[in-house]
Amino acid sequence: MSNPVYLALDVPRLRDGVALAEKVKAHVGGIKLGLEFFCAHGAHGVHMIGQLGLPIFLDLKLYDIPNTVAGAMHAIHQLEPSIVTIHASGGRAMMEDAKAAAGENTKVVGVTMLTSMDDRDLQRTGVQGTAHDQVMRLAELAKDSGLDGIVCSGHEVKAVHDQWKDGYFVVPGLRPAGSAVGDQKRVVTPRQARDDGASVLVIGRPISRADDPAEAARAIEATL
Ligand SMILES: O=c1ccn([C@@H]2O[C@H](COP(=O)(O)O)[C@@H](O)[C@H]2O)c(=O)[nH]1
Repeated sequence: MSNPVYLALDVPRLRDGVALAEKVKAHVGGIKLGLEFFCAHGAHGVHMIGQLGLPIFLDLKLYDIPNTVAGAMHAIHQLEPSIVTIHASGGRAMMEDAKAAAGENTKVVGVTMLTSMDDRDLQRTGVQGTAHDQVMRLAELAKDSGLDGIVCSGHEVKAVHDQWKDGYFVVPGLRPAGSAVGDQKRVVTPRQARDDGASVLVIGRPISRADDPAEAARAIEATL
């Protein structure tokens, strides 16, 4: 089985990102580039990281009207991402059009509810019910809209996997036992998420902020 860990490369300087990715590349299966990276370094930065030879996950969390999201998906064809995120709460038409516009080797996954939010945060946005309810509801909508899978926390991945056997499940909010949680609220260990059906394990600060990132990535890999 290939390594399911994607390193979240959330660093402001491109040269630091390249150096970090070089250090850990033997112990991860891919690199996740998010808004911080893409806003700062754009397509040039993606090409630079792509030269390491690992799959690239563009975590852009697209959320707009269907025509605009489809246009953005077309625009990133040339970057050949293995995975792209859009927000499942953008609705069925947006998800259908995003999937139709994606490159044939790109998995399109819908962000359900951010792992930095809990039940109380959700209710404050005006949505009734629990995080679990919200993730299950949006997972069903994403599936019906033809997406490849969803992004959810390790708290929900088992239940979603039970309902969507061939889905592709991206799980951030992962912390090895004893490491700082930071702004994440729905957290499990990488091993727990993998055992519960995660396809991709997104891990950032536990690796990038470790004294020895390569050793931190190696130690996580050894638990899987
Ligand atoms: O619900 C979500 C969706 C995306 N993320 C992203 O994953 C990483 C997590 O980084 P850590 O440092 O391991 O907390 C980060 O890039 C987020 O933008 C998420 O955390 N939760």
